[in-house]
Amino acid sequence: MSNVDLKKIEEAVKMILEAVGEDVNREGLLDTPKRVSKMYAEMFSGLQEDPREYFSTVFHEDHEELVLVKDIPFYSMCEHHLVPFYGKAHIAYVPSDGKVAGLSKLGRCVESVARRPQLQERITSTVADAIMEMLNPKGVYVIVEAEHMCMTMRGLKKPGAKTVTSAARGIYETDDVKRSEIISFIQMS
Ligand SMILES: Nc1nc2c(ncn2[C@@H]2O[C@H](COP(=O)(O)OP(=O)(O)OP(=O)(O)O)[C@@H](O)[C@H]2O)c(=O)[nH]1
Ligand SMILES: [Zn+2]
Repeated sequence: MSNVDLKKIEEAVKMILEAVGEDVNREGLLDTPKRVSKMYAEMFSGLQEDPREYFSTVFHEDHEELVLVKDIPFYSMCEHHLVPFYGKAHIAYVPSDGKVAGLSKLGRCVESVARRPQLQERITSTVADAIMEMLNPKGVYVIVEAEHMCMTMRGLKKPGAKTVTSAARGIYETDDVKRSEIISFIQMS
């Protein structure tokens, strides 16, 4: 959090409240700028991290077949409107050279990428590329499904609309059957 200027966020929040016509001195709002600055520091904490770092420790296991961690919940902030979008990420990869990641690291990578001003497409491809670069697997397939508050509570106002994005690398780029296999595993309860 070292690079986050909490005071600057506080001032900015106060200015926004003033600009929309609020009384920033009324009791309920007195601590709001401080609370929001702490919240933003948390929600954008991924900016202080490199998502690849979670794969710097690997285990050596002779398993060169599918690993799928599905239904990883995440919350992010749309970079156009600074309102949340949230949903689930599913990450599949096929290790090579016996390099497997700790399972929790897949979720940590998603969290680190999500906690910044983002686009859903960029979350999807950044996670896939981090795994490719650090584990050098035979392939990676990342699927993200999310609901965007900027399409729900404002603008288009279409609650329930879901956006699905995917990023396929290595063997998953060309193998339709392998991609379908992942999709059927994701649909299994
Ligand atoms: N590709 C992509 N677009 C996104 C994402 N999150 C929000 N958006 C879109 O970003 C676009 C910004 O469009 P603009 O026309 O610049 O902004 P706007 O006038 O507020 O757009 P509306 O939402 O249509 O009212 C909108 O179409 C949003 O739906 C995302 O993760 N990926
Ligand atoms: Zn948006």
